[in-house]
Amino acid sequence: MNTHKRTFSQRGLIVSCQALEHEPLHGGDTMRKMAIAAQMSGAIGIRTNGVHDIRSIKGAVDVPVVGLIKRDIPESDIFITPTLDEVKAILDAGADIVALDVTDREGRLDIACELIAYVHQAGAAVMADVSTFEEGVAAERLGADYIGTTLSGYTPYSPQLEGPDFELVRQLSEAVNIPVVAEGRIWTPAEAVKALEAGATYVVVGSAITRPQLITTRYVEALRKLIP
Ligand SMILES: CC(=O)N[C@H](C=O)[C@@H](O)[C@H](O)[C@H](O)COP(=O)(O)O
Repeated sequence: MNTHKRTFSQRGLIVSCQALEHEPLHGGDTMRKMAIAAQMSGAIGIRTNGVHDIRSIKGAVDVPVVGLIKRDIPESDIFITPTLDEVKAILDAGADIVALDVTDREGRLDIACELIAYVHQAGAAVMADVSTFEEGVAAERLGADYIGTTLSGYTPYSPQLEGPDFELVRQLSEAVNIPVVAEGRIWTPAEAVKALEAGATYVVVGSAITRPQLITTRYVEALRKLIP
């Protein structure tokens, strides 16, 4: 296990480098190269999914790596690092920070409490992915080190916004004493700036940088307005 866990050196951009199995960039060293490019251009951290990419990216960059494992569990809506098995695998792969679902559903807050304690005893930090203000406050109480707005719009009871949830970033930044990470649907540099202005300490950008199929779709759809 990596015993030299890193923390972010300054405020700034974290690039999420993720390609799931059904995505064209999945596999090989593609995410590793994405992460190298991100670090080269000033990213202060990388967020990535799965043992293969966590390990490979840890070997290629100096900035802290936030690791998660997405796994679908039957009859559950929790998919970001759902159980202790994933936590152990993420730590074993060398992540500095473990991202996990800290939403208030399916008794998750009790489970999250145990997972947070496990990560801490292993010497790593926790990024709590939440969907509402109340969940963010609960995450701080449970001992999380960072709160990410990652899941706003991805639970049925959070606002279903097309763009980033700046209001959640603002509310949490005013209320909690741990860093707030703005994450989810940030597509432009102007939106990233707005997230920092709303109080975020860090901004995660994923799809807008590392999912070419989604970037292409946005261009094609924009052009379609003129080319029916
Ligand atoms: C909801 C969910 O599954 N979010 C995942 C969390 O790790 C990723 O698929 C996102 O790409 C990441 O949150 C960054 O967001 P965006 O790609 O919108 O910049």
